[in-house]
Amino acid sequence: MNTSVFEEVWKTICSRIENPPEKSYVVDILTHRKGIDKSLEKVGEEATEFILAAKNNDYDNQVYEAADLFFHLMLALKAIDVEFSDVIAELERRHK
Ligand SMILES: N=c1c2ncn([C@@H]3O[C@H](COP(=O)(O)OP(=O)(O)OP(=O)(O)O)[C@@H](O)[C@H]3O)c2ncn1[C@@H]1O[C@H](COP(=O)(O)O)[C@@H](O)[C@H]1O
Repeated sequence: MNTSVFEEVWKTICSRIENPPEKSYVVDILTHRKGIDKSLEKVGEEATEFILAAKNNDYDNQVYEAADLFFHLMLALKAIDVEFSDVIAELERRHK
């Protein structure tokens, strides 16, 4: 698997949970009182924002909302204990 910004972000997400700093968005979402529902809620919100951006003619906003959606999906994977590398492996398997 190639090193990518996705892997770097995943490593940061894992490290925030292992060594929580005082202020961290990742920790706020993944230790929320709502439990995994908080990260799932965020995926729903960000997916909606991406869809709205897709329907509007603002390329920069479409890029921004797509990045938000990818990131929050990664948080949700962490919340449900799915390894990011397994998702990459599945994409690689399909790509052959
Ligand atoms: N990629 C992100 C990232 N994207 C968004 N956010 C946070 O998510 C929140 C909402 O993001 P938005 O930009 O969507 O903010 P918004 O415009 O108010 O919200 P929307 O209306 O667009 O949903 C903000 O508090 C952002 O700081 C992120 N917070 C962290 N990361 C990554 O996670 C790493 C660890 O972050 P910390 O845990 O905060 O140290 C960082 O180094 C980044 O790589």
